[in-house]
Amino acid sequence: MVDSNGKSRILSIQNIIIKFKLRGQVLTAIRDISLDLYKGESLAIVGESGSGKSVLVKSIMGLLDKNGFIDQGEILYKDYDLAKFSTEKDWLKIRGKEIAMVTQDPMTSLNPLKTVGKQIEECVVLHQGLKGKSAYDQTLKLLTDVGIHDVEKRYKQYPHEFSGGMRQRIVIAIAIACNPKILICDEPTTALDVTIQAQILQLLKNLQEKYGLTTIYITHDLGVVAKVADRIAVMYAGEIIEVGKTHEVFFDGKHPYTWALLSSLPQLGAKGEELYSIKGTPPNLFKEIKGDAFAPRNPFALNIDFVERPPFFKVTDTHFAKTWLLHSDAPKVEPPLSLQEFFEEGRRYAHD
Ligand SMILES: Nc1ncnc2c1ncn2[C@@H]1O[C@H](COP(=O)(O)OP(=O)(O)OP(=O)(O)O)[C@@H](O)[C@H]1O
Repeated sequence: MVDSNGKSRILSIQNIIIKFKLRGQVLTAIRDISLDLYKGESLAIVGESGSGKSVLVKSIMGLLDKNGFIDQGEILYKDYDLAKFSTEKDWLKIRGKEIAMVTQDPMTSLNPLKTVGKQIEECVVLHQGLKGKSAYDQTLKLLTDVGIHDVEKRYKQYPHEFSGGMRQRIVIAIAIACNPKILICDEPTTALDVTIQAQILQLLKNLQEKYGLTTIYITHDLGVVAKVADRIAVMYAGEIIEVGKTHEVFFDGKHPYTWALLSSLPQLGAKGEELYSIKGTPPNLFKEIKGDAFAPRNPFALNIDFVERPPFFKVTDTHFAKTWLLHSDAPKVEPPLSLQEFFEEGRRYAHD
């Protein structure tokens, strides 16, 4: 799949709606999302808790909870429409092998009763078709690739003999051992302390290049995004409300929700000015949402925001935002002052 920019699409999500049945009611968690993922890129999906980040990526891997279902839309990968997959047999063609995931808590992905070496080697045997000494050697290589020393000794150890950061490295080695094309990292460093976080992010970045992976990061931490992502998609209440290259969203964000998220960056807090914080709560997903879901919390909301859902407005060929503020008839609204300075600094930095 090649799009009009000449870039090769590895995955294309089109008009996806995902719902959950809960106590006789229906909740809409994903409200009409379309998103393309390009080969070799690193895309970060950001948004506050409950915005639908996990549900969206779980739908790509066939991991939705039993009460969840794809109501509408397509998820195109190779010759498949993943939205139509209904059996585990279908998903076994994709999960791990084509699309793998690294989650926040490595312990849930590791078997405590098996040595880490055996766990990696099983994937090497299954997915890379290697056996005996070649499988063992490949396992040692993977352990080295994820930054583990003394690999022959470490091969024979159990998950509890590793620290949190080291366990995350093992989980990453298992994911890579399956030779996936897409690696989804769901808050991969949230449970780790700051120094280890930085090391794991750097490792993921190195592995992306070395293995030609396409990666999706899910995070609520914009600091993480800036370090690893080529592009950012911002989610709010089950929708993508802004998407663009990292510097476009970071230093020229257009949606007031993006402004609010950026305002929580520590760099802005350091200025000691009053910040534009997000007041109120996200909408009730059991109810139909009219207009822009962020409108009730948006100090810049226009009348139309309460009535009609904004479409994506084009900012550049790669940057789009769903806010009526970008309509040609909208009044000119500037981002909060502290953000304007931040944007200015960012643009200067980008030009240097
Ligand atoms: N099995 C389920 N049954 C009912 N509702 C669900 C289920 N799983 C998720 N949801 C709802 O879907 C919405 C999106 O949840 P999701 O976990 O994707 O958010 P998130 O952005 O990943 O948040 P977090 O950062 O906290 O993981 C939430 O309102 C959540 O309550």
